[in-house]
Amino acid sequence: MRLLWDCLKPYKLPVFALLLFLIIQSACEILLPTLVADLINQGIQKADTDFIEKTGMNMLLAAITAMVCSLASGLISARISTRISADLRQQIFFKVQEFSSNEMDLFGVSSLITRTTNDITRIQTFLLYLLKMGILTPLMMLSGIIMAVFTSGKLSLVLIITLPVMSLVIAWILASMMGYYRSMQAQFDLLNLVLRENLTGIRVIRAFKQTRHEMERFQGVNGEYTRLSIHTQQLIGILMPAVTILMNITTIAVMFFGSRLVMNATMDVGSLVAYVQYITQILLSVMMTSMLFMMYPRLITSLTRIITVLETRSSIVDGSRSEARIHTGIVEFNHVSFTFPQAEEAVLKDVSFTAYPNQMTAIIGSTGSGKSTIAKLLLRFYDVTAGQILIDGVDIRDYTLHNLREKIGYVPQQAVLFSNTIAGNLRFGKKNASGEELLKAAGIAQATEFIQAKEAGLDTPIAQGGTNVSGGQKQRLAIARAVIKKPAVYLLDDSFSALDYKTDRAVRQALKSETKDAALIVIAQRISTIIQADRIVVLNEGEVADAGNHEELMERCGIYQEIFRSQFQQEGLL
Ligand SMILES: Nc1ncnc2c1ncn2[C@@H]1O[C@H](COP(=O)(O)OP(=O)(O)OP(=O)(O)O)[C@@H](O)[C@H]1O
Repeated sequence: MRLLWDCLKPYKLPVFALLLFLIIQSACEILLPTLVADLINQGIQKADTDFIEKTGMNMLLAAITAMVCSLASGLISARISTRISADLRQQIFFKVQEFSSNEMDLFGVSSLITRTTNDITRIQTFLLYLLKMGILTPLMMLSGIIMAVFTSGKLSLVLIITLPVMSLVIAWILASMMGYYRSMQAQFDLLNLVLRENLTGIRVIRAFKQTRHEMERFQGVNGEYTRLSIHTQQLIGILMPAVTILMNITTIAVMFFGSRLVMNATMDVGSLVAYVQYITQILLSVMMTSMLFMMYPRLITSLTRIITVLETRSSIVDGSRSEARIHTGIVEFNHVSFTFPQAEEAVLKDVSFTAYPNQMTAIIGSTGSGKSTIAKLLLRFYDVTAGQILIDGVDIRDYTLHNLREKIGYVPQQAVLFSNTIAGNLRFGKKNASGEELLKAAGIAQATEFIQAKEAGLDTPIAQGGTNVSGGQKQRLAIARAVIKKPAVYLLDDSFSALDYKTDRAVRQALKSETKDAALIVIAQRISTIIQADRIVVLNEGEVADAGNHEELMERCGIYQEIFRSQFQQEGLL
């Protein structure tokens, strides 16, 4: 609840105005039964038409004032709750930007999406209700009790029995709902995950004829979510009739005892009518408050999920060093070991190598040997478990993350493009790059031809997920995006895999002349891609098996020879 309180702090003035409107509204509404009593006792029973007219006008005035205040408070509460939910969405979004891959793995993309959308909407709905009913109903209840006791102390004894019984029933039902809500939210994450996987992987699912299996998987998750929802709905279903029955019993009891008091002439008819209205207001307030409590368990679940994200600190601590000048880009892995947070075994063990500027350093190894992990560590998506990585002799943990990543031109294993134009995607590398710079970078990545073949050229839109360009085109655009940065270190993670051999060679040659002042680190599966590298680091099960140029490795490294032979025999290359 502290989070909500903190969120409300910037809205002190609107909250104050809201409070004022609600106080006036509740005062007007509580005034109405008193006016009704006067109308009956002094107007109708004494046949005083002047009094009836005057009181009628007062009642109309009170009703209109209450309505205006209700409208104003509704407007203010809607604005505050909407703004707060936008603030929270922004906080979560900004927080996630700070997360390392470790925290991303921990929460999962689906859960982060649900938290930013579903959970925040739930908080918004609660706030909307809280700001209006949460303030109004206690005011109505309190003033109703005061007026009821003031009108008839004896009749109010009925409330001493009814109110605690009602509170107990509500508390019991809400306590039972809490557990269900928690499970429902976790199940909703799962539902989101299955849906996401299905929508993004629909082609693979169809190609492998797994549609039926996926349908069954979805039905399973959806069924469990439905089961939990039905349970909570059943509890909600019990709550309302229970409260209504208690309300009706109370009204009957008041009428029963009240009519006796009227018959004994210890109470007048007008007061009894007013009393019934007070009781109705009190019990309605209890019911409204119970609605608030009904939303409370879900709110707590959602708030906890939001707070967990906001309070999670990134395991990557930002450094303080920021170097403005272009660096030489000497990259040194110094006895680096790394174990993924949830894993038991180290993925990299005592890895040491140096990549120099104006040289191509290649990393090769079988699948799963830890090649991409080297890239992730250099970019500080994760931090090393032991040893250190240096750029220009400085531990990368000492640089600010911004400065470190600015130095590196990264081309990921799976090229990711954004829904923007080709130019917009390339400018991810350099915000204010000119058209000429874009075309030059595209030229190095051998992307000019296909860009120019498009009618809109650089302004061609890229669809969501880059679905309107081929795998090879995507890779070339990703390379151009890195080239345009003119980084001190080029880091290409299996970035030629979708290119044909001719394009692969042309990109490598163009890159060689472009990367004169920079270190070029190429992670590859194909020997043909890295055969001309100045230094090839051979990884085997997370360890450096050997390092040297192609000829040296062919002479002395069994693993390299094995890779060479397998590719040569299979593909008839080289
Ligand atoms: N987030 C993660 N959590 C736990 N283990 C992981 C994670 N990511 C990768 N691994 C494991 O780390 C090992 C090395 O993975 P890495 O991606 O570096 O291999 P790779 O050599 O690049 O493989 P490939 O050539 O197939 O891309 C693998 O065994 C993989 O299962």
